[in-house]
This record gives sequence, C-alpha cells and structure tokens, in this order.
Amino acid sequence: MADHGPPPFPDDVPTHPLLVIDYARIRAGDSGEKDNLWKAATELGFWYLKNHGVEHEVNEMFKLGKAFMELPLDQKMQYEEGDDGMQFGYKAAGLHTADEQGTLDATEFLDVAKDDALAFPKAIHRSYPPLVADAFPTTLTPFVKRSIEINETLLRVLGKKLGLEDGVMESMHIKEERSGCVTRVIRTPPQQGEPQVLEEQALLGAHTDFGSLSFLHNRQGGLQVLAPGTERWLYVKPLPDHAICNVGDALNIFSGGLIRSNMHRVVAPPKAQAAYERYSMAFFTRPHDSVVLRPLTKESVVVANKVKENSNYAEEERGTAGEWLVRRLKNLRTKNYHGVDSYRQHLGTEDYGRITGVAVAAV
Ligand SMILES: O=C(O)CCC(=O)C(=O)O
Ligand SMILES: [Fe+2]
Repeated sequence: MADHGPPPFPDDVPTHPLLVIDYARIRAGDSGEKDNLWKAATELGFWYLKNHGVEHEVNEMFKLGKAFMELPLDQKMQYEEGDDGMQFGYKAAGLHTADEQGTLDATEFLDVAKDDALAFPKAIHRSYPPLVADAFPTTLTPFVKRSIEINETLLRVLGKKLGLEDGVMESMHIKEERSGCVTRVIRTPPQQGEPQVLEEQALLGAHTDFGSLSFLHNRQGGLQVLAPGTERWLYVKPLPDHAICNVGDALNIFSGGLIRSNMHRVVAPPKAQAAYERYSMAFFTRPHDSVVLRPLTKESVVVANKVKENSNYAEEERGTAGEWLVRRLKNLRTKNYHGVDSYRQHLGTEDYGRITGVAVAAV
C-alpha cells in the first residue's frame, strides 16, 4: 500500500499560539508589522513567518536532507563532526546528551556551513558527501542566500527597534566573515509508546539556540516551547508554508536581555504522527566568529551621544561568538559528558533552574 506520509497535526492536543508575521509587510516597511515583530521577539521570542517566498528552496532542502539521511550509516559517519566543538558535517543519533543525566539524544543532523555554501566550489570548513556537494549550486546555496536575506531584514528591524545606530546589527553578522551560520536538516526515528510518556521524552534536549535568529521549517509536530511564566511544555503546530522563527542567545545578549531567547525542545510528534520519522530543517544565523558577545545597546547610545556618564548598565563578558559555540557544542557531546556539571557547562542563557524544575516535575 502506498505510504501517504504522516497524518495531519491532531486538533485535540494543546498548542502554544505564535504571532504570525507577514514578511511581505515587513519588506514593504509597514510600521504596524514591525511593531508586531518586536512584540513577538520580546514576549516569546518565537513567531510564524508567512510570505517569506522561500517555499521552493525549502522543499528542495527537505528532499536533499532525506536523500542524505538515507545513505548508509558508515558513509555518513565519515563526515561525523567529532568531539572538539566543530559543528559542520554529520552528527549521529546519541552523540549529544539530551539532559543532565546524560540521556542520549535521538537526532541525526546534517550541518552545512554557510561559509562552504557561499564559497562553493571552494571548501572553507570541510568537504561533504558527493550527494551534498552536488547540491550546492542547485539547492544549498540558493536556500542559504534567501535565508540570510530574510534573517538580515528581520535583524535590521529589531536593531532599529532596540535603538541601535544603522549598521551596528549588520556589523555583527558580516556574511563574508567566517561564522557558525549553518543549514541543518534533522531526522528523528519513529517513536512508539503512550502519547503522555512520549511527550516527556526529549529527542533533542531543552535548549536555547546559540546564535541570533533561527529560520525553521516544520512539517510534523514535535517542537515544544516552555513559554515564560508557564510550567508546561506545549507543542507548536506546524502551518503549511509558514516558517517558525526564533531568537537565539546572541541576540538576547546583544539586546541586554530585552529580546527573548526562549527554551524549546523536540519530543515525539503528537499522537499518530509519532509513528513516522520526523524531518525538520533550519538555517541558523549567528554572529561571525570574532564578534564579542556583549550588550550593544550602550554602545549605540554612546554613538548617539545620549548616554549618561554613570550608566550602570550591566555588561557581562561572554567571549566571542566562535568561543561561545565551541564551548556549548563540546559540552553537549556524549563523549565529553562527565556528569551534571559538564552538562551545565554547555548552557547558554537558559534559566537552568527551570529546566531541572520541569525535569523533576515530570518524573
Ligand atoms: O526540529 C525542530 O523543530 C527544532 C530544532 C531545534 O530546536 C534546533 O536544532 O535548534
Ligand atoms: Fe533550537
């Protein structure tokens, strides 16, 4: 019998609503829509993005991702990312931990560097399997270019709303510079069990994203958010041709905490969808490697000559974007897991108490 793929997202599971931002209106400079984006970015840090115009490239990426994931494991393992914080290539299931007990994650990643996609046929970070390398001109590079354009536009609006001088936000994300910007395809295997039990098992552990903005494409459920002021993880319902955008830690830090980098995780898709393998795909915009992660708002105000001499704005040193990534990735690797403390070493701006609180409550 022909397999028609997973059934639709069920109507009867609780979900968390997201604001819908119309990219066409943002592009047109609509000030009401820019206000909506600011509201979404500061209150939840997640929103749907419609009319982004990347539907074709997204479809092609899903096809490429599936073709790659279906390669034999030993072929994929030749491109494994390793335990030193490199994050391009292939990550096999179980090589990341999903919680402080060291539970193994259940996700496979294909991670393709923006730098390799833009420099093709030159390799900047690494080489990829022939199936992926062949798809740079037709699929990967077009998707990366469109994704960059969208995230740059959204970042410009958010930078302006923050009160940054023109060009300051852009200068943190220079696409010609080496960065951790990455296109990722994720696969998780079919899950069996009681929905209530499955809903408590993270296949990709609770986290905040490392970079500035994530441009995510979901077709099945499985993504959950822990909304501020709530104690319950809720699914985000995928909507056709709507991207899910979310803020990462770098933007949270740049904004002095004003723009929210919200915790999320991936569990089994709800109900009957759980019996199917799950694919998702994202482009992560991150500051280029040499950018020091610190609040930018004071700097912009200084530029504008508006700051008072004795501003007591808290400034915390987080190192560079490149160092931030390596630290977080290294400590997430199963091989580098030495207990709760090493797991905590991978954390970003998450409120760690919230993660443990929820995990304990779920036992
Ligand atoms: O697969 C998803 O829906 C989310 C993936 C995710 O959060 C990530 O890779 O950072
Ligand atoms: Fe994420």
